[in-house]
Amino acid sequence: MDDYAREMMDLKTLVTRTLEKKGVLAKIRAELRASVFEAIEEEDRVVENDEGLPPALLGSCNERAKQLHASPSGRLLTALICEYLEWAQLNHTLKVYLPECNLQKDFWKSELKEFSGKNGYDLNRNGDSGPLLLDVLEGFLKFENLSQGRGGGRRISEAESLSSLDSRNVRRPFSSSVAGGLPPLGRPASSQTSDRRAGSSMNGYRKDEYSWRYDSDELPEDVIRASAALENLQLDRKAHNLTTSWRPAGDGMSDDDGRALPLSPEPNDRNVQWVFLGCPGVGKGTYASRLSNLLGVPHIATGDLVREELNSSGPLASQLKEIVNQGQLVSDEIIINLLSKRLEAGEAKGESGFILDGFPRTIRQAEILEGVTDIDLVVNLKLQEEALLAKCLGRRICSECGGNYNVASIDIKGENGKPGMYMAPLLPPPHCASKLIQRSDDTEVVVKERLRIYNEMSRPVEEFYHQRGKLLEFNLPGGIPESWPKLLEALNLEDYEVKQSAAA
Ligand SMILES: Nc1ncnc2c1ncn2[C@@H]1O[C@H](COP(=O)(O)OP(=O)(O)O)[C@@H](O)[C@H]1O
Repeated sequence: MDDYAREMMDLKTLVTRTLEKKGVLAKIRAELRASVFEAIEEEDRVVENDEGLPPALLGSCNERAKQLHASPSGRLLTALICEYLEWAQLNHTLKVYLPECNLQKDFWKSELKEFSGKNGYDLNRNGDSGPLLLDVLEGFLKFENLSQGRGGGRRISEAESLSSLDSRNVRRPFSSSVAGGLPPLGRPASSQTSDRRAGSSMNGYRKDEYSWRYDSDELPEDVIRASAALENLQLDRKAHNLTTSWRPAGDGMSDDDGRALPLSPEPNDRNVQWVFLGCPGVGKGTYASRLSNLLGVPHIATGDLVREELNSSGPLASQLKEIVNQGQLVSDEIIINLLSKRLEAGEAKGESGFILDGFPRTIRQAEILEGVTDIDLVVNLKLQEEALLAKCLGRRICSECGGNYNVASIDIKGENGKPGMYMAPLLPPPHCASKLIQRSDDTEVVVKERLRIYNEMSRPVEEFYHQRGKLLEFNLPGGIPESWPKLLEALNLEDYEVKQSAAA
């Protein structure tokens, strides 16, 4: 090489380095590649139109990427990458990426549109928004932290779970923007808002198509956090070796007559973990509280927890008042937080076992409960529809001792083969009589709405437990005097009561 050639080489190297330092060369290279791809694409289109031949680039995509693009998650992934490239103004890369992936120019826009339409995510971005991929990543990392918390690595404290409740009030709902973290795919944004109360994991949920590697991917983040708190409690219980003592001994199925589910006590095991289901006014509170006295386990009524909270000066009070007075359900995460708090307080006092009344009320709540603990038995109390409204309207509570009474005298005539029913009023003792109050949600309009919501959202919970062989259907034959002995019989507890009273 002569001097001139060497000088030219040095100059070329210098220019290249300078350009590389300034990033100019990389840009030129990208531009060049993009132009080459564009030229081939253009040529492709001509060939395709003129000769009906398959385009040169189409089909060039490697097998691995092709397989991924065949799945909805793979297409969505590619669309998110494109959205990022556009956001980052990496237009040359985008021009190379799309043809190399064997995808049409605007495929990714329609893919995102379809995804947002089907899943309820509003993917509209404002000027300050980052790329969607970043939201997905942030959502994932949040979820990962939570999962680790759930997995036993890190306990989520009550303070944390409650602080999430507060932040929920100020955070933008997912449905209005994905900012703040798109949850892992498969969790519908609609569940973050009103649909959250629908309790159906089927609602807009496309787990089959957009699968993720976690079981609970349909749960909103707040619910996961709250259920993690619940699960922590459960882990503690397990550590204390408090396992089941009463469980259906047979296949657990019962018929509609409330025939006994055989229960077998298992000594040295944990106390009962029962659930009471039933329409508003059916008497869940009455019978659950009697059984709790008999079995020595706490009766935990989520309705009571909600009322305590709404009567407090806490941050949720006014929000809860409004929801309850309209007969609506409180959101899953609030309920689960209240329940976790109550269980934790009970645990600190040495309580074990429970009879839950009013929880779960949605399929989602049932799934969460099922995921964190083993419920032994679910008692579904049933009463003729016309008695329910009258019972709610006649319900009175002593403002001092909290005692529950009923001033209604219910006398339903038997007709068309249906048996009649008489329920005498349950009047308060004299010292409570002047202190009776009525629940603000026990008005005719609100009770009717509560009944409607029960049928819509809580009825499926009956089927949920029926399928798991845990449901005991119990038709109340009348008031407490007729019903209580029959219920004890159905629960195989009649002897237990006798023994308990003898021991007392
Ligand atoms: N598990 C729950 N999920 C959602 N909301 C609940 C739940 N439990 C109680 N609530 C709220 O508290 C209110 C009162 O509950 P509760 O006393 O159990 O009423 P009911 O007599 O209708 O069974 C409900 O109408 C609802 O707003």
